[in-house]
Amino acid sequence: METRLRGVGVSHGVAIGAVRHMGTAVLEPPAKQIPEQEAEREQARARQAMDAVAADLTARGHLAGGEAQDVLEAQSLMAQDPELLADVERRIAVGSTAERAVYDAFASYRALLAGAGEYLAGRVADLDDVRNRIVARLLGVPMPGVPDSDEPYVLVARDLAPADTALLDPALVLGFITEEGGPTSHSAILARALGVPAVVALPGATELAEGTTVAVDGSAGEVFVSPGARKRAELEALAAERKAALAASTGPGVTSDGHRVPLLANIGGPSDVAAAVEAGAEGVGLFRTEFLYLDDSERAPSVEQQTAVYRSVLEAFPDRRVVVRVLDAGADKPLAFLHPSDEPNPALGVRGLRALLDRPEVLRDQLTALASAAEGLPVHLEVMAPMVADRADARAFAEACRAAGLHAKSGAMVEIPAAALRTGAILREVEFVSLGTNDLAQYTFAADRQVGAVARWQDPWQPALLDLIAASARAAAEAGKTCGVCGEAAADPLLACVLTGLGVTSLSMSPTALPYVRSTLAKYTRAQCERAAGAARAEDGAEEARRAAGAVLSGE
Ligand SMILES: C=C(OP(=O)(O)O)C(=O)O
Ligand SMILES: [Mg+2]
Repeated sequence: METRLRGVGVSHGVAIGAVRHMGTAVLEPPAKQIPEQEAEREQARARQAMDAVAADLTARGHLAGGEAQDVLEAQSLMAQDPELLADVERRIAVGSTAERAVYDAFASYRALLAGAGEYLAGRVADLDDVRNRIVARLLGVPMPGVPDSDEPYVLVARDLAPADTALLDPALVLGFITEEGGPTSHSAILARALGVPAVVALPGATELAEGTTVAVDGSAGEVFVSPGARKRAELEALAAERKAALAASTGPGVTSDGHRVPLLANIGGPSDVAAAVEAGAEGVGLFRTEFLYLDDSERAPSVEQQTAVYRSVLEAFPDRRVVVRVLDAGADKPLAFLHPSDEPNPALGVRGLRALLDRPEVLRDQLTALASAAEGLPVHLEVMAPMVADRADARAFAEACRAAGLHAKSGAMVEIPAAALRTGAILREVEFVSLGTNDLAQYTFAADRQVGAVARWQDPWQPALLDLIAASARAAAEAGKTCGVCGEAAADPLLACVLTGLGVTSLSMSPTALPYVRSTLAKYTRAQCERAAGAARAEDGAEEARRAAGAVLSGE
């Protein structure tokens, strides 16, 4: 019987195929005592296994290349971590077997990581994968991982580890379904990079029977189990229609009546540039620079290092707009050198611009690097600050930009409700605003981005969020300045139309979402987008708002 399951769609498209489960995690090795004289041999076994897994991960990285290689190399470093190895050896010295010592040592490191904010918590799946590989090796059982299959399949997993996703063959993997994970998980990022449909956070996903046919709608976040002939035909037609529309979708973002809405890319570094250019991004709407700083949490990269990285991105977009966000450390992206002390509630603490204003030399170095990176290039560089709360914040940032001799527009992210309500005041100090709807939702609904139990309020269709976006866009229009959206909301094609109707002037998203947004926007007039926005705001819930906007646009 056909059943419909609902999760979170994180990569567009439709995939229909048989379920194949990811090789599951290794069983917990029994807690056995070994005699003292065996300790040395066990320690050597553990070291060998850790080295072999590290070498294997590095080799997989070379094979995969690109963004996946960075992730796999980071995992390889985990397998060689001297502190972890010392802990493993200590445990063996007091009677543990090698596999049990690895299991326990990783468990205590895991607990540390899981409690350390979203960015590090996101690395827990990577760490678990490294542990599983080492334990499997020690036990002499097959490595957990991607199923062997010659037939295309829909991959189902609790969460996907980068070591496996990096090697997935897009010709065989029709789509992903995971039980855990969110829009920022590796599963989501890699599914988008591979261009396969994916639904994450699907309750009960791991209980789907092996071989069952499922239809994954990565745009709607739905999975149909044993879809009937009618549903299959409907989804296949939808997929074909989307594919044709996408193939025909090139050029700039524009409504059917010619209202321009530049479509820009969100990038995390130079390795994302190629995908952005290929997808026809009209520039970059959000360059998240914190990835540069996460390699070494003890110190900031030098001005020269930063300059080289920024320049390589700026060079790729001649005569285009590139909006660089200065370091957004804290909360989900903790950095030891900026956050020496613990905060009870880091999302409400010294995060983003607040941390930079406390350490002006870090901000100055970044702005100096940006100024020299842009020198002599024909690019339209714009620089914005994360977590601007009020006019004083905006002024401090604009002054720092001027002091660094930066010839670029300065801007503020609007991701705190206060900033959305008082965008007019902020725009007296800076030249543009960009709405970060991920954090704006978090702070509007007092709903932590990292907590699955409050995911309902992270839905960007929430009318209260739309109200704040409307207020901010209106203030920007009155000031004659631009107001883009660079949060995940912009990647939802229907919502992109609503945002346009609310007066947003550009949309920035992960490159793979660009063709979907471009082709949807091209179907409707600006007036239709405005009516859809009005209909959505007239509702009191996210689902109702989505439905109301959809009804207006489909002419129901
Ligand atoms: C774009 C945003 O920033 P980040 O997701 O990096 O916090 C946002 O908050 O919407
Ligand atoms: Mg943010």
